[in-house]
Amino acid sequence: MLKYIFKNSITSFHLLSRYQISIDKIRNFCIIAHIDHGKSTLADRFLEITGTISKGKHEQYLDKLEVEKERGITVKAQSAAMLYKVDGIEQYLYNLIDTPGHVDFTYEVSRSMRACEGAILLIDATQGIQAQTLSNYILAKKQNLKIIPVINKIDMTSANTETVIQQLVEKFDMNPNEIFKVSAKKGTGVTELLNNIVTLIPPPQDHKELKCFLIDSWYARDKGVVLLMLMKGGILKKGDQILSCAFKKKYDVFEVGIQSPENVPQEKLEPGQVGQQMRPEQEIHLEIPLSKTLAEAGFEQVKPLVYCGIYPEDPDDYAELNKSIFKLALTDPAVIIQKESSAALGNGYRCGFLGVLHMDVFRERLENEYNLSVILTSPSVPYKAILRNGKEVLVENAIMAPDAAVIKHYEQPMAMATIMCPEEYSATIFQLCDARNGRIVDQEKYDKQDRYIFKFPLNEIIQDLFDKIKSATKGYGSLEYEFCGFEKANIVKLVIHLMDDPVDALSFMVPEERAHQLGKKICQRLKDNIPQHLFVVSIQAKVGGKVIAAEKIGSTGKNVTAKCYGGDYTRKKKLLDRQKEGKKRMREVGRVTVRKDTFISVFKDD
Ligand SMILES: Nc1nc2c(ncn2[C@@H]2O[C@H](COP(=O)(O)OP(=O)(O)OP(=O)(O)O)[C@@H](O)[C@H]2O)c(=O)[nH]1
Repeated sequence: MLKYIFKNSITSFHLLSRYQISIDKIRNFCIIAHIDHGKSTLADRFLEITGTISKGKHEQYLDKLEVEKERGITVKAQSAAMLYKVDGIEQYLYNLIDTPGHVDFTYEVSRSMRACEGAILLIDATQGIQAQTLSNYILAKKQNLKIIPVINKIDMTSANTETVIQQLVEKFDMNPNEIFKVSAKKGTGVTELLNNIVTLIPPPQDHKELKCFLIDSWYARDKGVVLLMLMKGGILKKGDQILSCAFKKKYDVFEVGIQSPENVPQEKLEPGQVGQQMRPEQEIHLEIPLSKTLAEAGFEQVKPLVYCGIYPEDPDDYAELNKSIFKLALTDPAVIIQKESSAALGNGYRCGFLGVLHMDVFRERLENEYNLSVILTSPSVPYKAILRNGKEVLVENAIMAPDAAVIKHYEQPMAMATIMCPEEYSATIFQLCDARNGRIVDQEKYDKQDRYIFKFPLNEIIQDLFDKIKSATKGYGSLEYEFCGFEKANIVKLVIHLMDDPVDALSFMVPEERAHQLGKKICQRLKDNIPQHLFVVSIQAKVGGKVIAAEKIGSTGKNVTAKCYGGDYTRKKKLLDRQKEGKKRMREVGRVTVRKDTFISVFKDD
C-alpha cells in the first residue's frame, strides 16, 4: 500500500478519500434519448456545473472515440463520477452514464440502465417524441427506473415546448408539473435539474456480499484490461483476487479507480460506486468476447441483423487482426465474432452486427485504433430456412445453407423504416423505395418535413439505401430503421464457380429477382481482375446448379520459361525468381491463380 501512495502525487492522494461517500449520498443515473436530442451536450453542462471539467473548454467531453468526434454521434455509453453539493449544501456523488441515441447501439443503452436507479429522458423541443424516445422509455420502464422527463433545446425559435408537454402527458401519462425544461446548450434550467435528481432518484442498495455489475470493459495499452463496474456490494481493493462467476477464473486486481471524468486511482471501491479495476494483459482471455460474458451472466442474447466477413487486407496481418479484433470486442458487447477461413480470402472472421452503422463503426475503429487495413465482404442478413420436416434453421452465412432439397421455403428479415425529408423530395423518395420493394405503411407532415414509414426487406436497406437517400435529398433526408420480424420470401443461394470449383467467399443468399444482376456483376469483375492462364478460365454464377451468368478469360498459351531454350541456366533462373516474387502476391483458388486483391475488387462499391 505504501508503495502505491508514493507513486502518486499528493493531489491524487487527496482525491483518494473524496469519493468515499456513504451509499445514501450516491445517485446512479443515465441520460437516454433519440439521436441528436442533446444527451452529450447535457452531460457536458453537468460536468461543468459540478466542476468535474472546467467551463467552456470541452465540447461533447464524453464522446471520447475518434469515430464519435468525426461523426458527431455517440456510439459508446460513457460514465463519469461527479461530486456535487446539492443546493450548495450537502455533498453527493452522482454517477452519470451518457448513452448513444442510434438504434444500432441500443444494447449499450439497456446495459447502462442495469447499472442505474434512474434515467433522464431527454426530448428535443423542436422534434417531440421520436422512435428511440419511445423505445428507450419502454426499456427504462421495464427495468423499473425512475424516469425524469426533460424537454431540451427550449432556446430554439422552432421549439414547440407546450406541444411536447402535451405529447408526454398523452403518450406517457406524465404529470406536466414534473417535466423539466432546459437548454443544455445555454445551461438554462440545468442546475435546477441537478438539484432535483437527489430527491427524484433513489440511492442504490447495498447487497452486502461482494457483487460487481460489469458495465463496460476495454483494453488500455498501458494497463491491460480495464473493467468498469458498479459495486453492488462489498469492497474491492488493489491486490484482491476475484473470481469470475461466468468463467470460474481467478483474476488479480491490479488497480482500482473512479472515472471523474478520467481515471482517478482509489484505495478501494465501495457499494454504489461506479469504478474501474485493471488486470494485467497476460491475465486476460481475449478469446472470450464481452458478448459471451454478458450472455453467461444472464443478459439477453444479442441477435445480429447484419453479417459480414472481416479479413486482413494482407493475409500476413492475420495474427495482428486476431489480437485487435478481440481487444475491440472487449468494448463492444453487441458484436458476435466467429473464426472463418476462406480459400479466397484466407483466415478471417465472420462478424454479426446490430446494423450497418454498427458494422461501419467497428471497421473504422479497427482501422483507427489498431492501425489495420481490413476487407469487409458485402453485408448480408440472416435468413430463416423453414425445412420440410418443420424445423427452422437460421442461415447467417450462405456456405452453411441447408441443401435445397430439404427446404420448404425461406423467410427474410423485414424492417420498419422512418424516412424524413423536405417535402420537395417526396417523389424521389417514393421512387427510391419502390425500386427497393418498400411498402408505404404510414405518412405525416411534421413542420415542413414529410415523415414516411416504409416496410422493407432488411436486405434492401443495408445495401445502399442510406447513401441513396442522402444524395437524392442533398443531404437533408434521414433514415432510421428497426427490425420487425420475418416474412416469407423467394431466396436463393448464388454460388460463383471458377473452373467448375465453387468459391466459398463468393456464395450469397439473395432474393431470386436480384440473383442474375449480382451474378453478372461478379463474373464481370472477376474477368477484369484475374490474369490470363495457360488455359481458358471459366467463371460461372450458378443458382441451384443452373448457370445464370458466365464469363471466360482466354488463355495465354505460353509457358514463361518456354523461350529459354538451350542451356542458358542464369536467364532461366532469373525468370523463375521473378515468377516466385510474383507468386507471393498471388493466391490459388482451385486451379486458378488470382492476385490477393482480386476479391477486394469484387466487394468494392461501384
Ligand atoms: N440550440 C440548442 N442546440 C442544442 C441543445 N442541446 C444540444 N444541441 C445541439 O444538438 C446537436 C446534438 O446534440 P448532442 O448532444 O450531440 O446530441 P446527442 O443526443 O448526444 O446525440 P447522439 O449521442 O449522437 O444520439 C448538437 O449540434 C448540439 O449542439 C440546446 O439546448 N439548444
